[in-house]
Amino acid sequence: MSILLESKELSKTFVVSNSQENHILKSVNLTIEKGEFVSVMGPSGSGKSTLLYNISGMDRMTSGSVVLNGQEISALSEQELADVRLKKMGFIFQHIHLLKNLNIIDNIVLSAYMNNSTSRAQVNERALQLMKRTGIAELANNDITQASGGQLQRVAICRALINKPEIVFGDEPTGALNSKSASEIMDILADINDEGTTILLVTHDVKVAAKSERILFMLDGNIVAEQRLGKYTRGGGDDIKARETKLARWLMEMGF
Ligand SMILES: Nc1ncnc2c1ncn2[C@@H]1O[C@H](COP(=O)(O)OP(=O)(O)OP(=O)(O)O)[C@@H](O)[C@H]1O
Repeated sequence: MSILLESKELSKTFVVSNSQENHILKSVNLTIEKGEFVSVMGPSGSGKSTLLYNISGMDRMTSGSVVLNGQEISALSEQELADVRLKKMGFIFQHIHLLKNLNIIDNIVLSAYMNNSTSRAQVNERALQLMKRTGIAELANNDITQASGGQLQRVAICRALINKPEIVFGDEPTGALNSKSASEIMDILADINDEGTTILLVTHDVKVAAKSERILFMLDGNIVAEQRLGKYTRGGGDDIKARETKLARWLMEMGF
């Protein structure tokens, strides 16, 4: 295994007013291997989303460094960073940011058209493949208002994967879904990870995190512990209940 993403002494301070600074990330050292599926858990306000936004270059860290596949992204200009995000990263959020004036397939292909490295015909073909994979092919030309929350999250997954990213970041990607849809979305993410895409999620949900390979526990701006469950293999006789129980026990020990 080789390292895909690494933060060193990553810190983030929000200046709230002239007299108040909030130190939210406190020298976070984190290493994600190529092909790993990692979830970040921890109490509300511990800095999980802030970590995700800063390690992915969506927000600017206050100090420290982040290296993606050998490239120091903390040193990039806004334009270079936008290019790295477009070409090398995919994002899935709880509240799906889809464009209401575009239909479903156009939402998926938009960033690939912007990327300009592949012909539109190839992009459209890849979008259709992804939609088939995630079970929404028949919705391609529908308006986004005609899809359920679970279907929209599948659209968001297709959109995140359209540029063949090296890593997909998810902030509570199943947070707005019922448990059946959440479980289906996690199975899709586990399959995508099986095919080689690295995934880093933030989640509160034990059932979600139990399908990841390694779980980090964040407390007060730093990662204080980790639990390795190993790869979750769907259909491979893997006992998901046993994984959930092991994780829940560990979280209880952490006082969560
Ligand atoms: N733009 C900002 N300006 C000031 N403070 C912020 C900003 N963004 C986040 N914070 C603060 O940083 C802290 C950590 O927030 P963050 O969203 O990273 O936590 P979290 O662990 O993801 O929480 P949750 O589980 O509730 O989503 C919170 O106290 C929050 O108020």
